[in-house]
Amino acid sequence: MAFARVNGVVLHHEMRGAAGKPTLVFSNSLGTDFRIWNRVVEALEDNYRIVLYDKRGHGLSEATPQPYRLSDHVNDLAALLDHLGIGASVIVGLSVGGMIAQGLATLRPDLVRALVLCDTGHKIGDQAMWNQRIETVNEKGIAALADGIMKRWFTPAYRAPDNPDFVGYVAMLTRTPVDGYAGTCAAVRDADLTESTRALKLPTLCLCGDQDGATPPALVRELASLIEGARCEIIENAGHLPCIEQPLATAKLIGGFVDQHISR
Ligand SMILES: O=C(O)CC1=CCC(=O)O1
Repeated sequence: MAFARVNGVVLHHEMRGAAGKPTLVFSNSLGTDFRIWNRVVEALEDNYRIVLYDKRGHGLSEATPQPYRLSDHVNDLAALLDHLGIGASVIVGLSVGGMIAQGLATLRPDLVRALVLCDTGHKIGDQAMWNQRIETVNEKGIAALADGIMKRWFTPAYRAPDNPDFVGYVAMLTRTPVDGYAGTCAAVRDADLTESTRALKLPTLCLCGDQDGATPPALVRELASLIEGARCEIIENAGHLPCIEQPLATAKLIGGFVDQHISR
């Protein structure tokens, strides 16, 4: 566990795994912190160096006042990697984390060797949907939206009330600072990466849970079609967070992709 003030915000981060091996940097989704990657990282850390961080307004990172821009999150990650002395890495991003990864590849191609874009898009949702969500969160708190969010995040089987992990992830969501959550909703609302992502030329793997209710397989396939040569894989029996519901399948796809494109 470590903290650094970079780009004017304190970010919580952690480095694990094998020094001298290819580096994988993980960027997480709206309403989550970097613990969502725990089981994926356990499967990968013997062979790769791992960087985990909580984006602005999430986990143990500082929650600056809303709203945020996607470029705030992108500049935060660039500054953190510069601070840590991490050069070109494989950036693995989930949902808004995948948008941050796309943005970093455009802004700082020197920091990105390859992309793994999980359950994300070049544009997610529309203005009315995000404005409604921001209003509800600011007026009533995140708990008012939790049921709907959980239906998009997880399959019905995982959402069993006697599944302690499910109860834990509801707590992770609802304990996210309101400024961090609503601020990041605004960042996603205002981001359309279609043209900048179409210009990317680097090895890319897109992944998506077959039951993702937030960024469904059709959107992720469309994202993959923008990037020349990108591969798209659908993970069975997973919603929006395959890293939680299917960590071993997720880790296997990431490890196989990295080994194919990056020499150790
Ligand atoms: O919370 C959701 O509905 C799913 C989501 C959209 C962007 C993100 O990061 O998560």
